[in-house]
Amino acid sequence: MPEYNTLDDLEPGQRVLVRVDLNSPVEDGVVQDNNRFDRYSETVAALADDDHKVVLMAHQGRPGRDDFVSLDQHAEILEEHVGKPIQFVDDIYGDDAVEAIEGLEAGEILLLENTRMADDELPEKDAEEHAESDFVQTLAPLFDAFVNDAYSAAHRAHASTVGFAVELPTYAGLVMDKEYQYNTSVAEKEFDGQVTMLCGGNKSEDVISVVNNLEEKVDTFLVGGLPGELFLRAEGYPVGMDIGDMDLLDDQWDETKDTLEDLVENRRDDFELPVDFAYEDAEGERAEIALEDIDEKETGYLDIGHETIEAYEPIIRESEAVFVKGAVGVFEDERFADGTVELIEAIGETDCFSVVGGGDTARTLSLYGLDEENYDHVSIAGGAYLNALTGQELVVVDVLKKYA
Ligand SMILES: Nc1ncnc2c1ncn2[C@@H]1O[C@H](COP(=O)(O)OP(=O)(O)OP(=O)(O)O)[C@@H](O)[C@H]1O
Ligand SMILES: O=C(O)[C@H](O)COP(=O)(O)O
Repeated sequence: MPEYNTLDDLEPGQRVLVRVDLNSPVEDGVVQDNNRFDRYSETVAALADDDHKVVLMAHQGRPGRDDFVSLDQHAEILEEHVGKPIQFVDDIYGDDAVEAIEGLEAGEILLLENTRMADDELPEKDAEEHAESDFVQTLAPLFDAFVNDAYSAAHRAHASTVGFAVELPTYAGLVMDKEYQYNTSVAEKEFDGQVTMLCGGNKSEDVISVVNNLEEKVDTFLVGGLPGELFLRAEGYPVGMDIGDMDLLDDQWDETKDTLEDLVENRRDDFELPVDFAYEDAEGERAEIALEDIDEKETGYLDIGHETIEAYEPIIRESEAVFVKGAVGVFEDERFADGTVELIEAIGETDCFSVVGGGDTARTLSLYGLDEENYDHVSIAGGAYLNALTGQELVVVDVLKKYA
C-alpha cells in the first residue's frame, strides 16, 4: 500500500486544485500533442465525473527558452482528449484567476496559465517555505483539496509541486500513483531471472547513473545512442567524437571520460556495446558500417546497426525483466528508428516484466503504432524516471508522504 493518499480517499463534489505536467515539445510556437495529454485526460475526466470543480495547474518550458509559451493551446489539446470543455484563464493567482475559479460549477474544468510565469514558482525551496508565498496563500483558501499528478515534475521543488500540500489535504493522482509504483520497481522488486536494461539517448551521464547505481539489480546493460559511441571511444575506437559542425559528443566526453574509461576497464562484462552503426549516405538513405571497418569518424552515427540489433534481441528475449531508458537511435527520423523500434517491439513480444521510459523515448510507441498494452508500464517522465530507477529522492513523493 502506498504511504500517501490517492484519489480513492477523496470524497466527491469538492473544489480541487490539480497539478499536472503538460510540458510538451513546441515547434515554431505550435505545441505538439503527445502522450502526456492522453494520460492526464484520465485523471481530469475522473475528477470531473466525480462532480469536483477541477482547476488545473501546469508549466511549459522555462523563462528565456523558445518553449516558454502560454498554456492556451494546451487547453485546446487537452479538451480533445478529455472530451469535455476545458476553460482557460491567462492568469495564475491574480483577480482574473480568482474570479474564474469562483465561477466554476460542479464537473467543470479550468486550466490556469503557465505556473512558471509566476515569480514565486521556480526557486527550489522546501514545501513549508513555498507554502508562505503569495501564490500558495492566495489560491489555497479557494480549495478543499490538492491533487498532485505531476509525476514527471516530481523531482522539482517548486511552489505548485510542493507548496500546496502544506495548506490543503493532499492526494496523489492516477498518473502519479501508477508512475511511482512501477518506476520504483527496479529498485524494490525482486527478480529471479535475468534483468536487462536497454539504455541510450543523448545524455551519457544518464546512462552512467544507471550503470553505477543499478550494478546489483541489472545483469546486462544494452547500450546504444550517444552513450554507446562514447563507451566505445573509451575502449579506443574512432567513434564518439564530433565532426564538422557537430556539437554533441566532445563536451560530454570531456565531462565523463574518466568514468567511462573506468567502466570499460573494470565492468566490461556488465554491458554490451554496438558492433555496427547506421548513418545517412550521400543519397540520403540509411547505410550501415561495422565498428571494425571504421578507421576514422567521417559521419554522424544515428542508430545502431542490424548486427547490433541481432545481438541485443536474444538477450531481451531471455530476460525476466527489461527496463528502457533512452532511445538507441534518432527514432524521430523513420530511417534511424530500426534499433529503437525493433528492440522495444521485442520487449513487448516477450512476457517479461517491462517498463519503457524517458520523456522522449516513450513517444516511440505512439509514433510507430506499438501497443502500450504489451508493456507493464510506459513512463511519460524523464528526469523523475531516472531518479526513481536509481533510487534517488523524489521530493514531491516525499512531500505527499509527509502530508498524508
Ligand atoms: N545516435 C544518436 N545521435 C543523436 N541523438 C540520438 C542518438 N540516439 C538517440 N538520440 C536521441 O536521444 C533522444 C532521447 O534521449 P534522452 O536522453 O533525451 O532520453 P529520454 O529519457 O527519452 O528523454 P528526457 O530525459 O529528455 O525526458 C531522442 O530524441 C533521440 O533522437
Ligand atoms: O518535461 C519534463 O521533464 C518535466 O516537466 C520537467 O521539466 P523541467 O526539466 O523543465 O523542470
